[in-house]
Amino acid sequence: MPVDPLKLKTIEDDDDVSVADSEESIEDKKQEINTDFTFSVDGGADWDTKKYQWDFTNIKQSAKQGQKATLDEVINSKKVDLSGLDEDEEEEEDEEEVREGLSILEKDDPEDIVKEKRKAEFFDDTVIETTAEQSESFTSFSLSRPILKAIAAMGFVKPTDIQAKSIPLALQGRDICGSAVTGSGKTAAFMIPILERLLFRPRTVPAIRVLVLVPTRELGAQCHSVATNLSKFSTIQICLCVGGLSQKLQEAELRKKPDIVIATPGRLIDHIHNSPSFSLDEIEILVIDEADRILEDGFKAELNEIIKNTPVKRQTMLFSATMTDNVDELIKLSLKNPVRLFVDNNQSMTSKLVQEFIRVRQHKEESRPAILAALCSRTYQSETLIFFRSKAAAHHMKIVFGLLGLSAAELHGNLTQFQRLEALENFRDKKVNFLLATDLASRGLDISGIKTVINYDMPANYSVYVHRCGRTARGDAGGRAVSLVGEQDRLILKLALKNSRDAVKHRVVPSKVIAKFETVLEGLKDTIKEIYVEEKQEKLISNAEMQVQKAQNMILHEKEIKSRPAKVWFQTAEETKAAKAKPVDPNAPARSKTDGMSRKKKRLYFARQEEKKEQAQQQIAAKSAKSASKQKKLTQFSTKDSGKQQSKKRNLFDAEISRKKRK
Ligand SMILES: Nc1ncnc2c1ncn2[C@@H]1O[C@H](COP(=O)(O)OP(=O)(O)OP(=O)(O)O)[C@@H](O)[C@H]1O
Repeated sequence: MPVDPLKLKTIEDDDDVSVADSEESIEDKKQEINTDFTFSVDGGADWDTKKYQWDFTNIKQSAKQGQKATLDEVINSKKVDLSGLDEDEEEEEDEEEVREGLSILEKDDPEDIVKEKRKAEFFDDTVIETTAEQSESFTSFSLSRPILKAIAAMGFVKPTDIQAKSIPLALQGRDICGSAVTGSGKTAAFMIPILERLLFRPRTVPAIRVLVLVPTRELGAQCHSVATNLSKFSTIQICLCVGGLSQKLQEAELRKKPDIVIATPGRLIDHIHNSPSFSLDEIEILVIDEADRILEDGFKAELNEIIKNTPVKRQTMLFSATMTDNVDELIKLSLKNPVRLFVDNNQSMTSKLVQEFIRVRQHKEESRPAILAALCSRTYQSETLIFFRSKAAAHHMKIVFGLLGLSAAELHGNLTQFQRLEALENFRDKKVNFLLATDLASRGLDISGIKTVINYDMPANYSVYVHRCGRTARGDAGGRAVSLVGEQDRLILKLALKNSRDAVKHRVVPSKVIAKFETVLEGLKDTIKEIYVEEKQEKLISNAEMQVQKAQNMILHEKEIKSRPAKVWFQTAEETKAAKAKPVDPNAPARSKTDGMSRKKKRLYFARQEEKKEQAQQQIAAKSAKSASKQKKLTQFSTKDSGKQQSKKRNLFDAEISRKKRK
C-alpha cells in the first residue's frame, strides 16, 4: 500500500537508531539514546503495581488561582451530626437479569445496508493480524531505546490490545480510526509511535510537527503528562495549549517550535489568530483524541477552522472508546485510506464493570438528593466519582455533602483552572472521598483507584454514559457504576442492558432510609440558603476587588495596554451565535428531529419514540394472540389474566427494572 512520503521518517525493520540522524551532536545522541538500557519484561510492573501517575505540578503554576476558597470553612462551621441515622435498615441488593424484551432495539433500518456499503468503500478493512510477539512485548515493534526505557519506567510490560494493533500501523504513517474500551491505554497507543517517529526528525530546523487535539483542559494536561513521561529520555519538546493556563507562557513556548502541541480547540484557534509566528503549516501528524466528541456539533466550526489550517498531506489518527465510523463525519478530515481498528465492540463496557440501577419513580424525583446522601453515607463512602448534569447541581451537592460531613471536591466549568486541577489532585490523592463533577470529567480522565461512579442523573446520551462509567474499572481493575434512573431515562437503561457483558443489578435503597435523609436535608434548607447568601457576598467583594485592580492597572500601564493589538477570533460574535443556532456546513446532513431540543426534551422525545415502538410491537403481539385464539376457539382467557396483561403493558418500565431473580 503506498504511503504518503511524510517528512517524518517511517521506521523500517532494518532502520538503526544510532545512525538515524547524522545532524545531531554526539552529546544530543547520548542524551537521547542510552545504550546501556535493555528492555526487560520483568523490569516493569503490571496494571496493579504500576508506578506512573500524572503530575500537574508544573501546569498548575501557569494557572490562575482565583479567589481563595472560603466556602469549605463556612460549610464546616455549620456541619450536622449524622450518627445514629443508619442503625437498623439494611440496604437491599437484588441481583437480576433484566435483559429480556430488548429485541426492539435491534436494527432493521434498510439505510444501514447503504451505510455499511459506504463504510466498506471508505475504510481499508484488510484484516491486519497482530503477531503473538507484538501482543507479548513492546520490544517486537523495533522501538528505539529511549522509548522502550520510558515505557518500562512507566511500568508498562505488555502492550494492550489497542496498542498491539495500532503501534505498527501508526509507525508506517497510516491513518487510523481506533476504538477500544475506556481505560485500555489509547493515549500510549498513539503517543508511543509518534515519539518513535519524532526521534528521527531532522533537527536543524525546529518545527511543530504533531498536533494532538483533546476536548477538555484536564484531558490535555493528562495527555501532556503521559507524553512528557514517554519522552523523558529524549530531547522531544511538548507544549500544552489549553484554556485556563497562561496564554503568554504558551506563546513563549510556541515561539520555540516544540515538536508536539497538545491543545483544546478554542485555545489553539486563539493562538492561530493572535500569536505572531504561530502556525500549523508544518503539522505532519494530527491526532484527535475523544474524536467523536470533537466531531460533535459543539466543536464543528472550531474543527473546520483547525483542519483548514493544517496541511492536507499529513497522517491523521482518531481515537475514542465510542469512536464514530460515520463516513459523513469523517470525510471532512480528509483521511487517506484509513484503517478501522475497533478492538472491542464499539460502545461496549469493560467486563470488569458492575452496573447497578436504582429506580427513581416519577413522583419521587425530589428524593434524588436523599438517595445520593444515603448511598454515600452508608455504602460508597470513598473513592467515589459522582456525575451531575449541571454545574449548579454539583455545587449544591458540594454544600450538602459538606454539611453532612462527607469530604468532597467539585469539578465543573464555574471554577478557575487552578481549582479544577487541584480538585482532581485532591481526589486522586484521597484527600477527599468524593468528586462531584459535571461531564467535564466524563471523558478520558485517568484517576487510578476510583471504586465507584454514581450517575446522580443520567446523561443525555448513551455514549456519555459509557465514558462516565469508564472512569472506574480501568485496565485490570474492577469497579462499579451506580445510576439513578428516572422514567425519562429508559432508552439509556435499555442500551446499557443490551451492551453490558455481565449481569446488572437492581439496588433498592429502603424507603425508610430515604425518608430519614429527606428529613435531615429538609432541616438543612435554611443553612444552605445562608451559605448561598455568604457565597454571593464573597463573590461581589472579589469582583469589586478585581475591578479596582483592573482600574489601577489601567492607570499605571494605560499606554501599553491600549497599544496591544485587539484579539481576533475566527468568527464574529454574530457568526458564533448563528453557528450555535444552525449547522454551519451547507452540505451537512439534514437536521435531525432532536436538533435544537433541550436535553430534557430530547430524553422525553426518545423515551416517547421507544414507547411508540413498544406499543406497536405489543399491538402486533396482541393481534397474533387474537388470531391464535380464534383457531383454538375453546381457549378462554380469564379476566384475571387479561388484567395482568394490561398492567404489564402499562408498567413495562417496572417489568424491565424490577423483575427479580434472587440468587
Ligand atoms: N501497556 C500498558 N500496561 C499497563 N498499563 C498501561 C498500559 N498502557 C496504558 N496503561 C495505563 O492504563 C491507564 C489507562 O490509559 P488511558 O488513559 O490511555 O486509557 P484510554 O483507553 O485512553 O481511556 P479512556 O477511553 O477513558 O480515555 C493509564 O493509567 C495508563 O498509564
